Parts: sequence; structure tokens; C-alpha cells
Amino acid sequence: MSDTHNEREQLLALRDRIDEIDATIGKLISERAGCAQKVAEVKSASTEGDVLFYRPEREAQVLRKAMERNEGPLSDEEMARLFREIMSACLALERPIKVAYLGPEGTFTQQAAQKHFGASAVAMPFSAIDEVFREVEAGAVNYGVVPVENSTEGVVSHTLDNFMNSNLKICGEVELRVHHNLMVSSVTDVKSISRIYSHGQSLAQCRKWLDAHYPKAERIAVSSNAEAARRLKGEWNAAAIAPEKAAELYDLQVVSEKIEDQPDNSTRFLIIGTQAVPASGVDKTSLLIAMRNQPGALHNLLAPFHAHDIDLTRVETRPSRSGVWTYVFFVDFTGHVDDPVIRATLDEVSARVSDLKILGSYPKAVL
Ligand SMILES: C=C(O[C@@H]1C=C(C(=O)O)C=C[C@H]1O)C(=O)O
Repeated sequence: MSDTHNEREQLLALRDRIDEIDATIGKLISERAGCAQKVAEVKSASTEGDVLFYRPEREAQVLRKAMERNEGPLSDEEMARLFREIMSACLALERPIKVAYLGPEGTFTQQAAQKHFGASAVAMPFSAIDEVFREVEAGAVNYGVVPVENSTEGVVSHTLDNFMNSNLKICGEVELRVHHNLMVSSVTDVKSISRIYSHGQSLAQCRKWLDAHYPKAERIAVSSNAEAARRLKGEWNAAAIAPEKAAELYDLQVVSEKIEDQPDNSTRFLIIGTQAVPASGVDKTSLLIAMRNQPGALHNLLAPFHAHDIDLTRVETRPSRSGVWTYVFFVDFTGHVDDPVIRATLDEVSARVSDLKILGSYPKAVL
């Protein structure tokens, strides 16, 4: 009896303390929002024309600091995620940022957009990567989010090809752990699942799991995971493999979570926009390089990076659409174009190739 009384007393005291802390947090968030508003006023006063309220490099720094300061018990990622939402709300006070993403709703790209810009951004789905590029180019939205190193939707080359004919810049990157879930509709009889819908890449990523659990079910590849989820409505003998978000959106029940064969399955997305982003301290740069087909071409192109000890994170080759004997390379490396060493390296590379386009320097993904 006294124990319960004691427990009640303890809980009361703790809840009182939580209420006090919440009041303080609330005040501080309001004060922070007021500061962000003032920043916007200062920016507007000193700039003619379109003002850039959103600063990717500053946001990356704020998130990194939140992680460095963190002493637990929350994980660094959780702490940064909370700050991500505070910044998103502060920025939206000025004008909610408009973001186009590769849809439909419920795709991993939508998750990436939300992870990068927070919930206060207005995110709009478009059905093709070209459309996302076009919306940003036309100024209808501030930024676009497209998959690039894609273990899921299989559209890497499409994104890269779009950069060949676009002046858009890469302003950021997002990394997303990709989890697959098996879901069914309310009328599905789980014991008689004979068809499983998903994007071809997702089916491939869950192949072993499907072999073990649904060896007899027919696997049907559709245009996206969200589309797979959407189809389920009213089908009593079918299931879909899709992100958790799709279950919420299409009113489905997840019957098995995290069914991907590789537990560290992840996908990288790019933020495309029109602004050149200053250095954040931990940055990456992406290049598009065209060069003639000759012996040792790739070695020749990469030698200056090696000589200056620059860390290449990706080299991708695509056929050029213009000259028949021309290669196009997409190169990512660690560093920012404002760094003199990087500048010097790029000058050397430039002298060895037919064309070099800097697609952007941007903060390395924080979360
Ligand atoms: C407040 C600023 O503007 C925006 C809001 C930020 C914030 O809330 O911390 C950070 C960067 C910008 O996207 C700023 O430039 O410092």
C-alpha cells in the first residue's frame, strides 16, 4: 500500500518537473523562432530580388552541433531529428519551402524529402525524375529530391542523365536506410497469398526471404513500391512489399517487418536546386566530365585526384548522347570547390578532359 502511494508521489513529482521543463523548452523554441525571423528580416533588407532563406550549409552545421553536444540518453540521431523539425518549423514561418519529389506518395523518395527538409516543408509528388527537374528549373518549387545511388527503384542512370542537359545544382544529399515490409489489405486471407507486388528492385532485395516464406507466390514487378501498395485494395490473395509509410497511406496491415536480405540496405538521394552552397566544413562535390575515348583516359582523369590525396567516393560512367566516341563520367569526392587544393585539382583535371561541369558542392549527409 505504501509502495503504491510512494510510487504515485514519485510520478507526480516527475510529471511536475516535466511540465516545468516543457514550459522552458516552449519558451526557448519561441525565442529561437523569433531569432530565425529576424535573420530573415536581415536577409531581406540586404538582398534585392529573390532572397535565399534556406541555407543548407548552416542547417548541416546546426545538426552536427546538436549531435556533438548530445550527452544522451537520446541517441545523436534522435537529437538531430528533433532539431531538424525545429529548424523546419522556424524556416516555414517565413515561407514554407516547396519541394518536388519522385512520387507517388509513400515512396522512399518522399521519406528522403521529409528527412532532409522536415515536416513543415510542402512536398509535392511528381511521377518522373524529368518532371522533378523541370519543376525546379521552372521555379515552380524551390528544390527537388531524386534518388541517385539507388538500391531500390533502379533509376540511378535516369537521374545522372538529366544532369547532362540541366543547369541545376546539387545542394545536398540524403541517405536513407531502406526497410521492406510485407503488407496486406483488410480483406486479404494471409494464408492464401498467391501474388506479391513490388518494384523489381525490392523483390530482388527480398529474394531469399520470399524463397523461404512464400516460395509459391507469384512475384509481380510494378512501377514503384507505392504503386504496389495502392493495388492491394480489395485483393484477397495478394500482398505488397513497400515502405511502412505506404501501409498508413493505403490503409494496409504490415504482416512482416524488415524482410530485406541485407540489413544495411540503403539508398542515396540528391537535393537539386539553383543555389551554389558555401562550405559547411564537411562537404562533397559532384562533377560531370566528358572526355574522348583514348587509351588510359580514365587513369588520366583520376591521376590529379590521387596526386592531391582527394578521396573519391564514386565514379560512374555513362554513354554520352552527343559524340559517339565520348565518355561521360560522374565523379563524387570529399571536399568543397572553395578549397584552394580542390580548385587546383579541378584545374588540372580540366586541362585533361573535353568538358568539366561542377554539379555542386554540398554538405555531406548528416543523418
Ligand atoms: C536562421 C537562418 O535561416 C534558416 C533557418 C535556420 C535555423 O532555423 O536554424 C538555419 C538555416 C536557414 O535554413 C540562418 O540562415 O541562420
